[in-house]
Amino acid sequence: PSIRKFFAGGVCRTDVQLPGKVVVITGANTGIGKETARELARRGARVYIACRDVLKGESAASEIRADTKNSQVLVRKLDLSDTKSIRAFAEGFLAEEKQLHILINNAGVMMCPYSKTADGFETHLGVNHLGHFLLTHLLLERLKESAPARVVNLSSVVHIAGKIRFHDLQGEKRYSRGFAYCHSKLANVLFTRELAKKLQGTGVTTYSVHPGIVRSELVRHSFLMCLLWRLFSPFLKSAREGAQTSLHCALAEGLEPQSGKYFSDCKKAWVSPRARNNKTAERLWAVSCELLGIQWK
Ligand SMILES: NC(=O)C1=CN([C@@H]2O[C@H](COP(=O)(O)OP(=O)(O)OC[C@H]3O[C@@H](n4cnc5c(N)ncnc54)[C@H](OP(=O)(O)O)[C@@H]3O)[C@@H](O)[C@H]2O)C=CC1
Ligand SMILES: CC1=C(/C=C/C(C)=C/C=C/C(C)=C/C=O)C(C)(C)CCC1
Repeated sequence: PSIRKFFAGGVCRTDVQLPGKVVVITGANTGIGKETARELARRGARVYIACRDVLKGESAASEIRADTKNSQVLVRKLDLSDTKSIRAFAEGFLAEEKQLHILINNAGVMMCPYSKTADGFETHLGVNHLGHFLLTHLLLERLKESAPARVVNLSSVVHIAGKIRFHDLQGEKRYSRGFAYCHSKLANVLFTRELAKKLQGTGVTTYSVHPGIVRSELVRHSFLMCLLWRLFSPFLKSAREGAQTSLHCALAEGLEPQSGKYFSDCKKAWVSPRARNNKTAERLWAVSCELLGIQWK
């Protein structure tokens, strides 16, 4: 048990309850997102599961409703690989909810063969970074109106191997599916840092998260990773253990001065020099706005 406890990592210890609070969490039909949604529902929040497959979402939601006795677990369609779907989700959400207290940008893909989103973005960049960038942009006024509010972005320790290749953002000249994931996770850390700067004084704070190495469906596109995950399964975190740092960043009291920072095992953690480069963060922000055709005030 003590070895298991060691691999389980940090635990979110706050007992904050969430009656009357509204949460949106992307990709919460499975894995870390589903366990994060379950805990937030258990604490009384109204939880929107934003996912690309509504049937999978409904199955997760009914499990969570039964488990937590919270009927306010709702499913809405959101495909982050299509900006039309992101805009439709945001429009629907803004029409039905006057408040948003916690946005968890959790969905992600890893090691996909080369492909492009509906808008022509390389899939890792498009789904993991640009999709969440646009979603946050569209929901930001509601977050500000509901302040104090938080935005949690799921990144990864592998951001260390990432680089923002501005000359070839869509991986058209050179593509490695492993590195494409790392680049997108670096983008998550840089986005969080820059967003924190832009949100100063608004009451909305933001955090990026490494959840740990977690048994989930994330490895589905790589035979080797599936094999590794099976072999080392006892040493990997469960999805529930993997949800702890997201929960900590969404809930822990007194975290506001740490806005923009990167967390692992429920504590602030080291980020690579590239993830600390303000020039890169600013340029990525500008390029993301340009690619998405948005102006961020
Ligand atoms: N597992 C790990 O070891 C680690 C995970 N992370 C990060 O944690 C986050 C959660 O991953 P995890 O739970 O492990 O992975 P899973 O693959 O189990 O879950 C990923 C979720 O993202 C959803 N998703 C994928 N593409 C889209 C899309 N285009 N639109 C909307 N939703 C989409 C999936 O939906 P569907 O089920 O329909 O495919 C699924 O709900 C990711 O951001 C990942 O990068 C970071 C470090 C390590
Ligand atoms: C070498 C090695 C492992 C592989 C680690 C890998 C491959 C980590 C990948 C992390 C990812 C994909 C993070 C997602 O963001 C295991 C299985 C831990 C077991 C111990 C030996």
